[in-house]
Amino acid sequence: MKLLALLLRASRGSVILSALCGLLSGGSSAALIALINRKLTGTDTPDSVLVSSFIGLMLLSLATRICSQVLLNGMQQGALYNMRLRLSRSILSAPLRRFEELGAHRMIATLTDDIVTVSNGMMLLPLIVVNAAILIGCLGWMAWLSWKLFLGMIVFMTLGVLSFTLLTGLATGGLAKARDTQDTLFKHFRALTEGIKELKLNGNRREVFLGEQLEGTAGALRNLYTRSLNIYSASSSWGMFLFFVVIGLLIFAMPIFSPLSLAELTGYTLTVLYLQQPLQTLTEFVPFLARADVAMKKVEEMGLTLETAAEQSRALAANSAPSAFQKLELVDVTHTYHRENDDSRFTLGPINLSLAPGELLFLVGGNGSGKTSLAKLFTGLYTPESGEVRLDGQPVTDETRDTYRQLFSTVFSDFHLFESLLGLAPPERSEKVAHYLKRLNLDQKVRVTDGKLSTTELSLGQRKRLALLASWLEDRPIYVFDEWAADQDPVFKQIFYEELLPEMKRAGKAVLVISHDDRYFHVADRLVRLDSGRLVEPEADERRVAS
Ligand SMILES: Nc1ncnc2c1ncn2[C@@H]1O[C@H](COP(=O)(O)OP(=O)(O)OP(=O)(O)O)[C@@H](O)[C@H]1O
Repeated sequence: MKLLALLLRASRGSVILSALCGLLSGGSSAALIALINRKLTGTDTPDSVLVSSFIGLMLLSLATRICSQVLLNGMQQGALYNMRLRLSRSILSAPLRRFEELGAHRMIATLTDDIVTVSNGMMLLPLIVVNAAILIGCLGWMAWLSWKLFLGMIVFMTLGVLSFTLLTGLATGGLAKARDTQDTLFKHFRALTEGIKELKLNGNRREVFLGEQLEGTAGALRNLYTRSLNIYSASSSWGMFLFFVVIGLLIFAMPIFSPLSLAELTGYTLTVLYLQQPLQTLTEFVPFLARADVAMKKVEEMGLTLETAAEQSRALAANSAPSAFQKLELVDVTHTYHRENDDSRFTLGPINLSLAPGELLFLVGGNGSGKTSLAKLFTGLYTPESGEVRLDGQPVTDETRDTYRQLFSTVFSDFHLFESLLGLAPPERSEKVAHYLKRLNLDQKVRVTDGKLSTTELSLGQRKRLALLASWLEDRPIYVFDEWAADQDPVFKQIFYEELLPEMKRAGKAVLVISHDDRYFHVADRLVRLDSGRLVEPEADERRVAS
């Protein structure tokens, strides 16, 4: 079972110790049953010995049970902690393109739902160990009472377990299918939260979305889970039914074939009755464990997919980010978006382009012409399919790509604003933050305390200004702004193009500006135009304003 394998990988020694404690606990519980049986059926042992043994066994059962559970709790939480961190690291080390292909909804489903399901499954492991130990202990006691009866029990139990496994096997496929359907449901949930305005404003769209898409998927999920859980319930009830069959056979049928002593009969009946609780617990756990196993497979598959594709960059030593460059070149660089079930491919390039310190390079072109994709190649977020990126004449390789990326500070049009200014040293932050907040006209709106922004609940234009502030503070040699000014008011647009960009240029920064603002093309040192993925000559008026 994958859950157990995960725990064993995390800490083999602790698993074994915990299992031993569980076995001792189960064994002492079984011994208690044997002791009760001896007292009930009459024994020569003095009462004082029986009482002290009873107390001793109770305490042993209690201590070993707690010990087993505490050990397993620690391992379980440790394994979950490792799994969460490993998956998050894998996501960060996977190439951006692989991440985009997998889809954020799948990763969120795994990071949240699957990990919780695995966690719930693991919660049951301590109880399983203890209950299994009680079962084993009781079986041992029954074998000691009468090996003939014990053999009969084993045959019967084997048949019971086989029929139970056959039944539950029917449900497992449904669980795996349900888990795949859950990915689609997460996609709809994203659409629901991100598209709430569009859904609220259009009743027809809302009805179709709810009625056909969300309800359809949620309904399919409900049916798959209900069918599987029904099978599990039937299997569990079948197990309980077999249980009473055993008792019936013991009391009514066995005496016909071979007479049983009172000690054997009461011993067996008492033990079988006592076993009802652990057996019921174990069978009721099966669906939770099966779900946890399916979830665990998803987590492992996701981890494997991401790790196989992981970038082979050398770990970046602290403060090893390059602080300067002489020339950056794209040489015959291409990139193609390969999409499943889609023949219409978009190919960018071959692109030949360079950038030098203190240069303002404007990248223009129609929607979908490939500007953002080119910026991703430029910044090392995408790996070129062919051609190469050269930094100061040296090709950027898989090993050096992460270091290369540290040259850049960017504000993409789908930027993310962190609530804290992460990765910046406090003195550097506090000295500059107040100045930049004032410059960006945000000093009345936002305060920064210990690197934490007082709010990010701002207008889109203001949020973009905050993103610019974070980027400014990084003080990297190259800046990339993807339609940064598109959401700014005319006054701030002018400030951006005619004050901030020239200021960056004077500071020796190279800036790649993706823009549709032809009023400000004259600010550029150089302007290049993309058309359907190819660099073309700028039009005459663009050449004029940019010269
Ligand atoms: N994540 C993606 N997966 C598959 N194809 C994509 C993806 N992103 C972009 N494309 C394809 O690449 C083409 C170029 O997209 P890109 O975002 O680079 O254009 P753009 O010039 O920045 O457009 P815009 O001005 O609208 O921002 C698009 O036409 C689209 O077909």
